[in-house]
Amino acid sequence: MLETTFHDYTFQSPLMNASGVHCMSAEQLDELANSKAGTFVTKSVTKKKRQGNPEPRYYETNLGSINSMGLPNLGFDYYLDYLDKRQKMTSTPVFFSVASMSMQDNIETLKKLEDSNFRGFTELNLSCPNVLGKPQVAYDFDMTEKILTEVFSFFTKPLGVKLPPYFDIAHFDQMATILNKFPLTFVNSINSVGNGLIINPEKEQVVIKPKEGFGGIGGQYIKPTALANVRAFYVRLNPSIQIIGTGGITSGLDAFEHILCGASMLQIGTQLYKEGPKVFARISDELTTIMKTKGYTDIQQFQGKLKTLE
Ligand SMILES: CC(C)(C)CCc1c(C(=O)O)[nH]c(=O)[nH]c1=O
Repeated sequence: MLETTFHDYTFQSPLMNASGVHCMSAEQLDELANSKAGTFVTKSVTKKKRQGNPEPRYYETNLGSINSMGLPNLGFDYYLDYLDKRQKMTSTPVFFSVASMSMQDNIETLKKLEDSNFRGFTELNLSCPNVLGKPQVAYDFDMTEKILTEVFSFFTKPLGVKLPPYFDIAHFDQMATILNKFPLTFVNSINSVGNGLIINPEKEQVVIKPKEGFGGIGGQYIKPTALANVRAFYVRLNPSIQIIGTGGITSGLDAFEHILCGASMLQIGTQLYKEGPKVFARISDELTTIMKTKGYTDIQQFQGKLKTLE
């Protein structure tokens, strides 16, 4: 019912976590593996372990969340060891997220991953900071093309990119033109909506410590932006590049909408943070019920089939 084919593998469910949520430690990753999620992605890893930003660095409201974590993670080797052990036990491919505070570090990490016996999917987080004063890599089209050219000069394993939201049709066009030049396995759209601000009006104060309270927004706040980005890339990219839909998925209905826009896999962040891994069973059941009500027996029957008003 919920099977979804992604590259050369068929997952039993399209649902998985969004990088950064419930995926820092082996214990958390084990909980994801033992949940109803189809697979999981690690927290974006950097060469060495990082503490991340001072707390509070995550805050949630009933409509979503704000975060400025600062890439806390246990370092590349920790996750590679963990996945090495897992690969000996199960054949379900998982996702290894790579980010860094510099693109050079990313290249080094990807070279180590290429030379390792990791057999899953690699998600390159392009929301990384660029040189100071310039926008993040994914908002710098020349830098994006330069990085992907270098990556694909040596990386042969299945790789996709995690993108921030775009808000201009010309940017969808420019980014899709660049992405279509590369043998990408997938594009994951979207990362949190950058540099939002949530305020506590009683205290007349921001709610997170880093960046004077500015942070990435997730949850219900961002679903319309997420759906637009999933749709925009689905209609523009080569069909060989599949779309992972991320952003604002709190229910089976939200999941259905992302698939209608063209998503093959679905990542859940804020709602997983709020509800824990049981969220995957709930959303799977809700999505299954919706499909049955509409007479669908599998996802491919409605995937990408969003209608416009003629
Ligand atoms: C924002 C970066 C720290 C450069 C990357 C890691 C990241 C973070 C984070 O670790 O703060 N939070 C997000 O919502 N998305 C991200 O991609």
